[in-house]
Amino acid sequence: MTESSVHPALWPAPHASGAVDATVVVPGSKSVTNRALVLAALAAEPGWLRRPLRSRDTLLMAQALRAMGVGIEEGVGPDGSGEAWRVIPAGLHGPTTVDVGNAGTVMRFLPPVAALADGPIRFDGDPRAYERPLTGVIDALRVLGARIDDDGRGALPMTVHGGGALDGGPVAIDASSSSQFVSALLLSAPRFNQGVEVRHTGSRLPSMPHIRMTVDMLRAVGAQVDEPETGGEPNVWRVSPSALLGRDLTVEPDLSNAQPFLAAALVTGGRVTIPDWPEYTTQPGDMLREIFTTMGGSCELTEGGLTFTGSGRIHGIDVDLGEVGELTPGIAAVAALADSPSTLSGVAHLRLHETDRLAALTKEINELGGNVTETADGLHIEPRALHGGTFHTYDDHRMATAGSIIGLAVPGVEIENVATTAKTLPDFPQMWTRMLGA
Ligand SMILES: O=C(O)C1=C[C@@H](OP(=O)(O)O)[C@@H](O)[C@H](O)C1
Ligand SMILES: C=C(OP(=O)(O)O)C(=O)O
Repeated sequence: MTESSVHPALWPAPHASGAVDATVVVPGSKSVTNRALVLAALAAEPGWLRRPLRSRDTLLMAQALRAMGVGIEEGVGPDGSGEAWRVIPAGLHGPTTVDVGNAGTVMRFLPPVAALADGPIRFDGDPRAYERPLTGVIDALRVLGARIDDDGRGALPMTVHGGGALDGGPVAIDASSSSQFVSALLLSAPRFNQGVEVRHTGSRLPSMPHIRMTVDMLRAVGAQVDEPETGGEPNVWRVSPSALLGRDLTVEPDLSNAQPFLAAALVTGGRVTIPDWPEYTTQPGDMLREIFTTMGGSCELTEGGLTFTGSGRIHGIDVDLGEVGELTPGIAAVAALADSPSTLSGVAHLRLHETDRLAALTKEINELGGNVTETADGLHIEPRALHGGTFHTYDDHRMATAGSIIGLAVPGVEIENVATTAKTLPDFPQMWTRMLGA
């Protein structure tokens, strides 16, 4: 969690003068957009992606696929409504370089795609991307027939020497540090000569809803997937080789990006509606309905969306967040304002996310007067009266939104580098201010 040597501007996090009452339209899901781009690029025919998220992570994904030869054009969607990308698959070519930024989805989902390309694809990214785990993907691809040059650490930077095709077949990986290893291998597998059989051998597997999302989206484009949750062997996923369909997909709102706005209702005892909240979804953010209700609110899902209403009280929570790790910073922020202690567990792997999120949350909340302690796999939070100060974000979008949640209740909180929210929600500061002025 290195602090940036330059200190980008401090953003005074708005303090809420009363209960918020707002409707907030949240842009598309990062996880859905980046999976849909990969699947559309590997399809046998063009497809449409409506209401895609346009943020650093998804624009990097689109740019990388374009660099390998895929057509991604701006359009208005087949029925004339809404912004859309038309994705036109093509032969995948190197040589080229992929900038992954600090996007887990780009650094993990694209090496298997690059193995199918014809020519070398170099992968590079932000300094933090060099530290994030990638061995599960690199080692697996080598077993499946790919040639990869890295510096021996099993991390970025590296070059995948695409041979135009990949054998595929059975492979064992330890995905306890990231579910994205499993998703990465499954997403490209229909295009491997023998498909794939991925066997997870580690003790824990985080973020299962994101693996479910991968499986659902593969099936939606015609892939055949056997997996543990529909009667398959535990910890084993099989994808058969097949052509993929080009589809017309509308991307759901990003429910993890809805989190700070729902938290605002909880923290201020107000009410926030998120339109287009899906009735069924694999997004982990859907768990917020339960988690934030336990912490003191109530919610109603109607045709108009999800309305979350705070009760004016915030309660602590004891919860395993292993399935929904990316919600941890926002939950920790709310927990720091609660009327009782919280224990958040099951998230040791967050130490290897955009920053070491457990260390960063502990340090930043404590510097505002809080009492957070790191445990082996999470955080213990004893609420204290907090005071203003600088909230450092360590180039982590979810640190910036977590600090903003605290700022609603604590005057004088300043967020360092709020622009880091551009990773998944470039418009965050404006949306936040609008919500408070509504
Ligand atoms: O596949 C995905 O889209 C994601 C999976 C999760 O990664 P980890 O399993 O590495 O936590 C999640 O935290 C990340 O924000 C998005
Ligand atoms: C962990 C996250 O992102 P990434 O896709 O880079 O892993 C996140 O968005 O919280």
